[in-house]
Amino acid sequence: MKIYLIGYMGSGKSTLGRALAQKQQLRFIDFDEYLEEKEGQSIATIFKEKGEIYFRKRESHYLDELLDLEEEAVISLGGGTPCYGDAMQRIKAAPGTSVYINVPVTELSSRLWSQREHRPVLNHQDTPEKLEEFVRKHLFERSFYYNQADLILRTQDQTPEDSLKALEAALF
Ligand SMILES: Nc1ncnc2c1ncn2[C@@H]1O[C@H](COP(=O)(O)OP(=O)(O)OP(=O)(O)O)[C@@H](O)[C@H]1O
Ligand SMILES: O=C(O)C1=C[C@@H](O)[C@@H](O)[C@H](O)C1
Ligand SMILES: [Mg+2]
Repeated sequence: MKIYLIGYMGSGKSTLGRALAQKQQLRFIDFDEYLEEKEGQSIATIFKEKGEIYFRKRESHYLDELLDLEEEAVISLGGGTPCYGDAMQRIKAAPGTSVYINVPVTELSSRLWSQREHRPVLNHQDTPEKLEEFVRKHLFERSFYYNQADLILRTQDQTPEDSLKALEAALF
């Protein structure tokens, strides 16, 4: 089985993907780590030195590599991976199940405020209010892609353990 987790930054793709893979004894691939390893640079440095367009091109290339992988795996994609070009169509056409981790804007924003330094898309938002406004608009634009996932997991005020149980119940 191949499982793709998609969703906004901070929605828990990496946290839940790692836990799901461990529990199901599947290989875990974190897309952002995969890309950083292949490029030999952190995403923050790539954004700074080569720019977002370069990053999006490489992101599209590595998405194809992972879609072609024949092994069973849990793959946590990057927050923007399904939202550029025809990426979401390619994800849907490939074998496997995609799951959108849907988290309310207020919860995403409060999680992301403390972690914004590591996320180049967000680090210009210098107050919690500006960050929340940015996330609200950005998520609205991206929802069109995220909502095309095979499954949608709505999580609110849950511990990662509760969300993992709900994810397993949705999948199996
Ligand atoms: N129910 C929950 N499910 C998942 N994560 C949760 C939950 N509640 C709180 N968290 C916290 O929210 C954060 C989610 O961050 P994580 O890095 O997993 O998100 P991500 O979707 O991989 O983001 P990015 O796209 O930036 O890589 C973690 O710090 C995690 O501990
Ligand atoms: O939402 C986004 O556009 C991003 C999310 C992260 O997972 C990284 O892939 C990168 O920081 C861009
Ligand atoms: Mg992640």
